[in-house]
Amino acid sequence: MKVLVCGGAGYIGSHVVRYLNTNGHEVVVFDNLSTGHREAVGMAQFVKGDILDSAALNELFANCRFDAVMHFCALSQVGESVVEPYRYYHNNVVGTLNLLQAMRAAGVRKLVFSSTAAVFGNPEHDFIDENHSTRPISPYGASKLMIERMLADAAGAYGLRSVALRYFNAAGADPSGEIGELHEPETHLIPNVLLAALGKDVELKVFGNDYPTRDGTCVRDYIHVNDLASAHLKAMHFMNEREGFHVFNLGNGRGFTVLEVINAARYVTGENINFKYAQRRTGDPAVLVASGDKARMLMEWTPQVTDITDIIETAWRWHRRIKH
Ligand SMILES: NC(=O)c1ccc[n+]([C@@H]2O[C@H](COP(=O)([O-])OP(=O)(O)OC[C@H]3O[C@@H](n4cnc5c(N)ncnc54)[C@H](O)[C@@H]3O)[C@@H](O)[C@H]2O)c1
Ligand SMILES: O=c1ccn([C@@H]2O[C@H](COP(=O)(O)OP(=O)(O)O[C@H]3O[C@H](CO)[C@H](O)[C@H](O)[C@H]3O)[C@@H](O)[C@H]2O)c(=O)[nH]1
Repeated sequence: MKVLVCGGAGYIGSHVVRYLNTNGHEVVVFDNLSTGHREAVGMAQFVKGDILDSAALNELFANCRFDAVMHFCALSQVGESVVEPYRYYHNNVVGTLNLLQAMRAAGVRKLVFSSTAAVFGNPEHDFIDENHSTRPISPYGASKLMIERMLADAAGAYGLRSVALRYFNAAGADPSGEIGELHEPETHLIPNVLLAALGKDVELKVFGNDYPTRDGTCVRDYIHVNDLASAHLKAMHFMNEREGFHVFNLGNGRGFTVLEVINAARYVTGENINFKYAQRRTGDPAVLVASGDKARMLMEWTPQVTDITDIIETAWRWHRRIKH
């Protein structure tokens, strides 16, 4: 298949591009490089552009006939979205609407969309399934939920087939060590822990140790980025069989506390990673763990790298390489 990957120069998108190429699909990446990196795209065809630019999108679809689109473009920092909500709604919601309109004009009717566990807000129970209520507590989460609603409406009105994959915490890197997570500034836990292990100028902070969890720190469900990549291909196959709009939660179904992540990183790196406790970070729920039953049953998707040590080991290979 010929697949347009919007946001394919970013962390998750670049791993999906690599996975699609390895599985024999032809890929074109469209990305404005606002947070992504040209080098991460590898040998895939690259077009620099912005989904806010409808003319550029229309030109892209006029030049290439795509079988499907995968859409990773977003601003995605929860805290920043609270301070700059208009910027988030503009980039994420308006940008996606442009993309959907360009797809419709070109007659492209399949989309895989990067959604997030942030659509749930404060969870009502563990093992969050797809029927859990959606009450996002940040503009970032709200922007993703608005897009899900647009996709549901587009299914009814225009026959768009789409799958929203609600990732929990994407983590790890390709085992080759050639691509990985590189954000500036970095806000995510595992890269920050590894930067501290490398002795970079990072003072590792643990945000809150008074949560109602086994050691007082937040519990998250870390899902390996290549397992997310395989889910995207499964979603594409799923859409060949099914009409309409579908959502899937993607996680391991296992939660690790922040301290457990730091201890696993100490084991992997052999470094004594120092940290200090800081205030809770606004908008952080205590526990976020997915129920992956629906994705397992309907897409036959099973994550392969589920141990936190194995996940961190792949990220460590990448971080050690970029240090040099
Ligand atoms: N990283 C996670 O743990 C996580 C969890 C849940 C959901 N998500 C979602 O997954 C997607 C990818 O996340 P990521 O961590 O790889 O982020 P990322 O910032 O590394 O990748 C996003 C990519 O989109 C590009 N982009 C952004 N706005 C654009 C625009 N207007 N036009 C063209 N390109 C644009 C960026 O340059 C970047 O390459 C995002 O939609 C994010 O919301 C990520
Ligand atoms: O330096 C750090 C960074 C993070 N944390 C803690 O580690 C946990 C994980 O934080 P991340 O920033 O790595 O990930 P989030 O759970 O905040 O966010 C991820 O999951 C969200 C869904 O809830 C969104 O989708 C978001 O885009 C995605 O990055 C949180 O308890 C956070 O407070 C620290 O203690 N110190």
